[in-house]
Order: sequence, then structure tokens, then C-alpha cells
Amino acid sequence: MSIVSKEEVLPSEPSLIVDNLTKNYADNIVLDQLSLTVNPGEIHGILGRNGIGKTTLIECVVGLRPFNQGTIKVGGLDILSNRDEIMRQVGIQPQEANLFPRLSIEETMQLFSSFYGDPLAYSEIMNVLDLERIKNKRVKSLSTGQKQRLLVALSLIGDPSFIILDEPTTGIDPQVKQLIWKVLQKEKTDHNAILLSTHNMEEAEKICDRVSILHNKKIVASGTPKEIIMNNRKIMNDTLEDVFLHLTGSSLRGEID
Ligand SMILES: Nc1ncnc2c1ncn2[C@@H]1O[C@H](COP(=O)(O)OP(=O)(O)OP(=O)(O)O)[C@@H](O)[C@H]1O
Repeated sequence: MSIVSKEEVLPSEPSLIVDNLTKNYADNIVLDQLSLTVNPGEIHGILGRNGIGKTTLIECVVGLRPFNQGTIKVGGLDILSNRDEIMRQVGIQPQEANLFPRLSIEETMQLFSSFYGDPLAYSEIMNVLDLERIKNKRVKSLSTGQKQRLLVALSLIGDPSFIILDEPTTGIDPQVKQLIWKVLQKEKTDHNAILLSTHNMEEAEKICDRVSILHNKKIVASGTPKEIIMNNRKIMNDTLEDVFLHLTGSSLRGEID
């Protein structure tokens, strides 16, 4: 995050390389020979229907899930042999279940700061995400938008060069959504990379530089939102959502869960 100015060193390695990844849960193959690259200064969206494997992919990327085949490199380091070092560079949005309901926003920020050797000044992150004025509010009494802002704030505490967010704008109003987008775009201009799982097509079109659509265990389309639309549209005016429906099935019958 650019709140604290860093020496301007532009990274040359891709922030993430997933190569030929296969992941099974028992005999259920969820990801099959999947490859994906995310570069510094890029917001990369992962789109897919419920239960298709987006969270599984994220969990493999940060070493929380073993996988069956393939390699995953973060900042040039293999996740299997460098997890601790990688986790110092990665900011992952915590699950809501990992928060303590009785702690205030400020206490939660303090707690998560203590996990890092050289965290950012959390009061500045709270300011940017408009949390400072409600810093004494307990987690258990936060609205959805306040909680989402806190989860994004927590992902930034360690001054990560690679940020991973799982549906950060689900269920929030347009004002909060715009604020979170602004923060993410600022991260991007600081040459940080963002992997963003989302169901929000507007989000994918507006803030993602590239998007990968996950379906039937594979990435079925990848590129800029414009490229994906151009390469997969059926009629001239098709939007990303229309193309997503063409590629992943438009009926509930095909739903995964
Ligand atoms: N621990 C687990 N054990 C067995 N199967 C699992 C496990 N976790 C996930 N799955 C299965 O793997 C598939 C992918 O789940 P995953 O949570 O990765 O999907 P998702 O795309 O993140 O879904 P959503 O959009 O609903 O959050 C689903 O069929 C799910 O039931």
C-alpha cells in the first residue's frame, strides 16, 4: 500500500504462476490442469459459478490446501517449499470466521498487525477505508459493509505485494463498493498484484485488467474483459455477463451445488 512510501523497485517476476494445477477432493476432481499468471500491477478476476472451485484455487495458492499435480509460484518462489516467506509478501482477506466478535475494529487491527514483523500503520489503513470513526465498534455489531471494509483493511496490514480477495464487495452498497474499488486501484498503481474472486460482472468489467472464467474444472476463457466479450459474444451487444452465461450455462439445472 502506498500510504507509506516505499523505494520504487519494480518487480520483474510474475506475482503468481499457477502451472498445470490439478486438485481433487477424494475422487472429485475440482481443478484439472489449470494454468494462470498474475503480473505486478494487475487486478486479475476469477469468475465462476458457486461451487466451481474459486476458493479451492485460492487456498492452494496460499498453501492452505495440498494439491495433486502442478506447480504454484508466488513472486518466483515455490509454495510447497517457501510458504512462510511467501506469506510475508501476500495479503489474504481473512474469512469472517477468523474474526473475534467481541474485539473492536481497532483491537482487531492491532491483533492482525502483531502477526507481521513490519506492519503498516494501521490507523492510516483505517482512515483510507473509513473505519477510523467507528474504530471502537465491536466486530459482532458491524454491518456487512463495515465488516467487508475491515476484511479488506486486514489484508493490507502486512504491506503485501500480492493481495488475494475472495468476493470483497458481496452484499454491500454502491458507496462502499466504490471505496473498496478505489483502494484496490491504488494498490495496482503501486505495482501490487491482486487476485480477486468475484460474482460481480460490473466489478470484473470495471476494475479487472484481466479475467479468468472457471468452469467444469478448467479456465474456459481468459483475457481482458473486452477480449473475452469479443471472442465469445453471440450478438453485438453482449455484455460480460451474457458471455459468462454462454460459457458456463444459463440454467439452474447446470448448477454445481
Ligand atoms: N474440504 C472439502 N472437502 C471436500 N470437498 C470440498 C471441500 N471444499 C470444497 N469442496 C468441494 O469442492 C468444490 C469447489 O468448492 P469451492 O468452495 O472451492 O467453490 P467456490 O467456487 O469457491 O464456491 P462459492 O462461489 O460458492 O464460494 C465444491 O464442489 C465443494 O463442495
